Amino acid sequence: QLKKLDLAAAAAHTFFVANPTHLQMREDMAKYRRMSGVRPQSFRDLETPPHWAAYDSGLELLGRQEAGLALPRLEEALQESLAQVESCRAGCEGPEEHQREEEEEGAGSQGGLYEAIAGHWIRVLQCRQRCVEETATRPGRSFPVPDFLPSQLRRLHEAHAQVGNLSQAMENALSVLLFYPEDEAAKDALNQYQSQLGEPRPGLGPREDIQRFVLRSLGEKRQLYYAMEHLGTSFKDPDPWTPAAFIPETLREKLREDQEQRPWDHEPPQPKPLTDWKDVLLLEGVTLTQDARQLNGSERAVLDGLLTPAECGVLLQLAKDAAEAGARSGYRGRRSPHTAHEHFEGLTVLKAAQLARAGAVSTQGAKLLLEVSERVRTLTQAYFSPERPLHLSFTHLVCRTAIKGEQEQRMDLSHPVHADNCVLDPDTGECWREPPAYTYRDYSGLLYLNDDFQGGDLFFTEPNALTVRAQVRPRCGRLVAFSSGGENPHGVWAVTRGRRCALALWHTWAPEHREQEWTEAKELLQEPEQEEEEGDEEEEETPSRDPSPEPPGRRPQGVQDKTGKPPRVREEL
Ligand SMILES: O=C(O)CCC(=O)C(=O)O
Ligand SMILES: [Fe+2]
Repeated sequence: QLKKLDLAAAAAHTFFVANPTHLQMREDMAKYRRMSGVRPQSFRDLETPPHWAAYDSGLELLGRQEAGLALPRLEEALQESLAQVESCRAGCEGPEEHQREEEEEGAGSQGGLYEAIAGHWIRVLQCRQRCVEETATRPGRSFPVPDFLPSQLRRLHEAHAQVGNLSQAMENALSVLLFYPEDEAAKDALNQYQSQLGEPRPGLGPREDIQRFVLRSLGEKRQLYYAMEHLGTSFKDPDPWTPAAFIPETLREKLREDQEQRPWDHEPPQPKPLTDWKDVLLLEGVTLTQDARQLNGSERAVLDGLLTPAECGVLLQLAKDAAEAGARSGYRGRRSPHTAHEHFEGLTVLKAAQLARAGAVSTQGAKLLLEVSERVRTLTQAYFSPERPLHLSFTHLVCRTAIKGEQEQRMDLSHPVHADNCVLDPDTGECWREPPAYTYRDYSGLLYLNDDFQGGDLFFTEPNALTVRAQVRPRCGRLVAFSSGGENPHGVWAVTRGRRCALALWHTWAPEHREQEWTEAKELLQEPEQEEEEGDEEEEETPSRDPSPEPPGRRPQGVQDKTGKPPRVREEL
């Protein structure tokens, strides 16, 4: 009963605690709102483009069955989207960067004036065509919402029909047909609206703004495909609705293949793995302790034997030395972002490599961290994704330490229940794969380093975040691996005595989210140590030589990696 209570309290805070910056922002906003003289209209969101703000609130209202209220927002979203496309297009005609011109093959790269003009025009058209994609991509996202404009029109005609605006419903349905003349759903809806309306209304046609948009876009596509066929230029059509007749026969086959390639999903699948996961485990000297069935779920596993006790010792020492290096520069550990009753120290691979270069931790430890993370990746891929490569997207050595004298009557968790790649809503059991969640995470791994602490077991719950379905006791060399979605809500019981250290690793199928810092750290550790060795003693205590894990604002100036860039601070949790 008590555990359930803990979980309920913790679940309520999951969202905010998992997003500390968000929380900070909210607190600041609340403070400003209370200040005298500040009025609600003083707040303006300068970050979210207006079409997204309108789109999101329109969808939200639709979700609440408020079609009447949603309509003005949906209409605004469409108009703002079109305006956004226009302003993007206007930017396509500016002066060209010289370098770009040289890089581009095909028309314009050689030859005379006509070729140069053609080349320039083609680049303008290519750029204009990309504007829809740009508009359809949320800030911070890598991929556009597919078919952004037609899908807005579909929502519009349905919402208009719901509130009885049949003419407007028809205009919007007819506009969908401009993109997809054969769209059965739109045709059916149109027939239905027509019969409800009674006699035909003369002059009822698709929306003018959409008509203009489609005609212009088709004109551009025609030219771009022509150039592709006859001048050898490239064109990646961003739209799925381009009529087949526009695409020259000779290019169709190739384009169909390209269209199917969603960059996110389609790394070429590896040839059938040569070794079965069982062989990989055997090779690594690892045993499968619990599979998904034994853990009461899907896509979860407990593997043992990934580390020797000596290796655990080296990694624990690494965490300790790194924390002490931080403490020496005036940074004395901080409270966990998840609970006020524990300290929390996190070490990234790059930070470990930098500390090793600075002589604050052992190079052996930093190297082992890299090696072990690769070991986990190999095993996770072999076990869960043998035909599709997994990449590490983030590696974090995390220790949680119980704060003495603050453990009585503790009601909270060391880590509230959450899923790793989506925002869990315990009320509905749904998990929203959208920011602020790290949506590109596909598999999670926790490699434990010790068991000499009290509490701190990992547990999996049902999507309600309350009912515990499985528990795992950490121990040296034990890996818990699982898919990062809503099927695996998990949390950590309070650590009530001692210090619990684990290597948390997240894997992704998306190559563009591969952990860059891993490679940087590897390079840093491979370089022969030169200047770093001189004068270590006298400079050890000066802040400028101690790349310690402070919060960003307190980072000492002058700590740079070998490329001369200041090290980045990663705070993914
Ligand atoms: O340390 C653990 O066992 C779990 C941590 C976790 O779930 C996370 O960092 O997302
Ligand atoms: Fe997690």
